[in-house]
Amino acid sequence: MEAKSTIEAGKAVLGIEFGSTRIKAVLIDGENKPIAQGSHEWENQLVDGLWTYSIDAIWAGLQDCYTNLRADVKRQYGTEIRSLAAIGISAMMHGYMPFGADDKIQVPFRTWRNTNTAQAAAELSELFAFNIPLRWSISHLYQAILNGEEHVKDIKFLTTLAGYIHWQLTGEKVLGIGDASGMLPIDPDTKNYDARMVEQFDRLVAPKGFGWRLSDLLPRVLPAGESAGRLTPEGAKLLDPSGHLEPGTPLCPPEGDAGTGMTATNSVKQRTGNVSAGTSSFSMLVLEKNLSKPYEVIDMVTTPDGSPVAMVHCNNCTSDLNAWVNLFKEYQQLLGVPVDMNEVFGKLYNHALTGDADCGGLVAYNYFSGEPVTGLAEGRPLFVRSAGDKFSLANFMRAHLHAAVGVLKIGNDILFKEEKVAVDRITGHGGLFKTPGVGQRILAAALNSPISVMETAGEGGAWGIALLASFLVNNEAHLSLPDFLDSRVFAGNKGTEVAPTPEDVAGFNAYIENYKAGLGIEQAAVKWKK
Ligand SMILES: Nc1ncnc2c1ncn2[C@@H]1O[C@H](COP(=O)(O)OP(=O)(O)O)[C@@H](O)[C@H]1O
Ligand SMILES: O=C(CO)[C@@H](O)[C@@H](O)COP(=O)(O)O
Repeated sequence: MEAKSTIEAGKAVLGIEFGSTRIKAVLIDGENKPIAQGSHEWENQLVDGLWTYSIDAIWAGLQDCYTNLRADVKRQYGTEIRSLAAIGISAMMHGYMPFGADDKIQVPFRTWRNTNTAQAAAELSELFAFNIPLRWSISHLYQAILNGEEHVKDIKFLTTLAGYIHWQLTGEKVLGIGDASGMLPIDPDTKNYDARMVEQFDRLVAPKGFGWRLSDLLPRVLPAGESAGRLTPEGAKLLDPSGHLEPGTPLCPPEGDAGTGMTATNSVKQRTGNVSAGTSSFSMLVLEKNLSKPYEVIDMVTTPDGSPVAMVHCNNCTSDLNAWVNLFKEYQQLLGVPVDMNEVFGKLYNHALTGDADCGGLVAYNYFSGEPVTGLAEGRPLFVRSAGDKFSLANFMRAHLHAAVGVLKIGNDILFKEEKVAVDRITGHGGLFKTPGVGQRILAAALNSPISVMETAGEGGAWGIALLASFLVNNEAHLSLPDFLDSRVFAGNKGTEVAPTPEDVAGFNAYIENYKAGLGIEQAAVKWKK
C-alpha cells in the first residue's frame, strides 16, 4: 500500500520517543518502514540543584513534535492523520515522577541525570545484594525518604516519563518490562518486580508508617506484545490539540530508550548488543548467562520481552562535544560564513580521524554532570594537555570523541575481559553516529569490536517504539519479538559494519591509560572549581 493510502486507511503506526535533547516522532507503514517524521528540541533545566523538565515543557514538546509530524504528512502526502493502527510511547528511563491523590506531580520530575542519590543507591545495593544505580527510580524514592521529604507519605503512583505520558493518554498505569527494570529490578522468572526486594524495601521503610506498600505505588509490568490500553478522547486531544486524531487506537506497553534501542537495532536476542550514544551513552549486551557477581558499574535491565541485559551507562557523551562544536560554529559566524550544523559536525569529526590514534597525548573529560562509573559525584568538563603533547585541531577533536566513549570502554572491559561475555554483533545508534563512519570507528576502537550502524541510526528510539507498537497489532502469526524483528522488520539487514584497526585499538588503549591516570585532575577540578 502507498504511504498516503496507509495513512488514510488508519493503518500507520506511530512511535514517539522523549530523548534528552529531542522528542522524536516516527510514522511507519505496514512493512515497518518510516514514512513521516516530526521532532521538537528541548533541554533539561538545573532547578534547585536537580536536573528536570517541567510538566508544561513535556506537553508543549509532545504537541509540537506531533504538529511537526502532521506538517510532514501534509507536505509529503497532502493528507491528515485521523486514525492510527497503534501508538507507542518511549522515553529516557528511571528518575522520579511521584503523583499524589489529585494525580498531580508532587515534586519536579527528577531525571536520570541526577546524582544526588548516592546514599540511597549504596544502601539499597547492599540490602538487595544487587547493584542499584543512582538513577534507578527506587534510589530516588529511598533518597527522598532519607531526606525526610514531606510528600513521600502522600505518594499514590510512581512512574517514569514514558509511563506518565502513557497513563495520561490511556488512563492505564502500566509499564513495559524494560522500563520497569530501571525502576526496580525484575525477576527474570516471574517477569515482574523482584518480590524479595519489594518485601525487603517494605520492611526497611515500615518504621516510617507511610501507609503504602511499594507494590501499591509502582506501575503494572507488561512485556512487549501485550495490550496496554487505548487512546482516550482526552488523550487524543493531549496528543493532537488540532482535534483531527480520533480516540480508540491501541497502545503498546510504554518502554524506555534502552528497550527501544535494542528493538531498533535488532538486538533483543542473546549474543547481540547495542550502544546508544547521544546526550548519554550506554551499551547493552543480551546475556547468555548471569554475571558471576554484581558490579557497581554494570546495570542489569531487560529486553522488552524480559531477557537479562548487562548495561554500562555513562551520564556524559555528546554535551561537551556539542559545546566545542558550537565554539567553532561561533568562529565561523564571526568570519561571516553561513553555518550548516551537520557540515560543522561532519568537517570536525572527519578531520579528527586524521589525528594521531592516541590523540597525541591530549585528554578530555566530558563530565557535564557526575559520572558514577568513574566515581565522580559531580562533573567539570575539562581538557588537559602537557606542553610537549601534539596539540592540533585533529588531535583536539579526536581526544573529545575518545572522551565521549571513554567511560563506556572502562565499563565494557569488565564485561569482555573479566566476565568473558560473548557477542556476535554490536550495533550503534543515536546522534553520535549521524556523521557517517566517525563515531562508529571510534567506538569500534574503544570496544575492540566490529560496530554496525543502520540507516535509521539517528532516529532509532522512535522507530524502535513504533516497531513495538507494530508488534502489538501486526503480529497475526504470533511470532516471538526476536522472530518478528528478524522476519518482518530486518530481513537480513545488518547495517554497515566497521571493524577496528590494530592501530586505532592500540591508540585508544594508550588514550584510556592517560585518561585513567589523570582522573585525579578531574576530581581536583570538581573540588576547586565552584
Ligand atoms: N551531523 C551530526 N554529526 C554528528 N553528531 C551529530 C550530528 N547532528 C547531531 N549530532 C549529535 O547528536 C546528539 C543528539 O543525539 P540523540 O541521540 O538524538 O540524543 P538524545 O536522545 O540524548 O536527545 C547531539 O547532541 C549532537 O551531539
Ligand atoms: O538512563 C538511561 C538508560 O539506562 C537513559 O534513559 C538516559 O541515559 C537518557 O538517554 P539519552 O541520552 O536521552 O539517549
